[in-house]
Amino acid sequence: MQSLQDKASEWSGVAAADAFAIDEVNVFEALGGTPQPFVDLSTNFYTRVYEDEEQWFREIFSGSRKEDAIQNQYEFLVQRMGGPPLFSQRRGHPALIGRHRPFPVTHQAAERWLHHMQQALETTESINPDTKTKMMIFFRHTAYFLVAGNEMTRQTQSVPPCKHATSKPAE
Ligand code: HEM
Repeated sequence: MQSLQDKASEWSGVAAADAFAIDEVNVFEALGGTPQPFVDLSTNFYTRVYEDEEQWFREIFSGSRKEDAIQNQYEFLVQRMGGPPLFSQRRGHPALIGRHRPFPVTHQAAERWLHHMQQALETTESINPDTKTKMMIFFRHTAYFLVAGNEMTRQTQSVPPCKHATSKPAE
């Protein structure tokens, strides 16, 4: 059976080794060792998401306040890219597939997410071009990893119940 990583690579067009080139240097330190560049990126990203002209995409985020979404994302990015574990200290294990389970993380949603992230990166001056490229490759692979995870959890949900589930409890 194809693993989620394999599906992520096939759908994103990004080999896992290229996605994880992000771990070859400590990005957090390389960007100055403060959360600021990640705050800038997440603010740029979510400002675009919450103002998206595509209502179907905007609505995916309608259950969260923009400020909270920014904080969740920048804390995750700081932690994932070599900084202190801000996300886990406040929210626990990242478990991104589980956390995205309530949302329709489709191929179309991944492309829209990546579109906004690409634009957000382009307008974030506190991140250098080489790091932007590495981040985008990592994001592309991760977005499709989440699509694969979302399909998997939905398949699990749609498995018909076993016949015993419908039988009346013994009296
Ligand atoms: C593929 C398309 C994606 C969609 C549609 C999507 C959607 C969402 C939504 C609706 C939320 C809730 C907002 C909040 O309250 O924080 C969320 C949270 C989050 N997403 Fe995504 N996301 C996608 C991709 C990604 C990717 C690629 C990453 C990481 C690189 C990511 C990381 C996160 C994190 C860290 C949170 C916060 C989780 C929490 O604190 O509970 N997402 N996402």
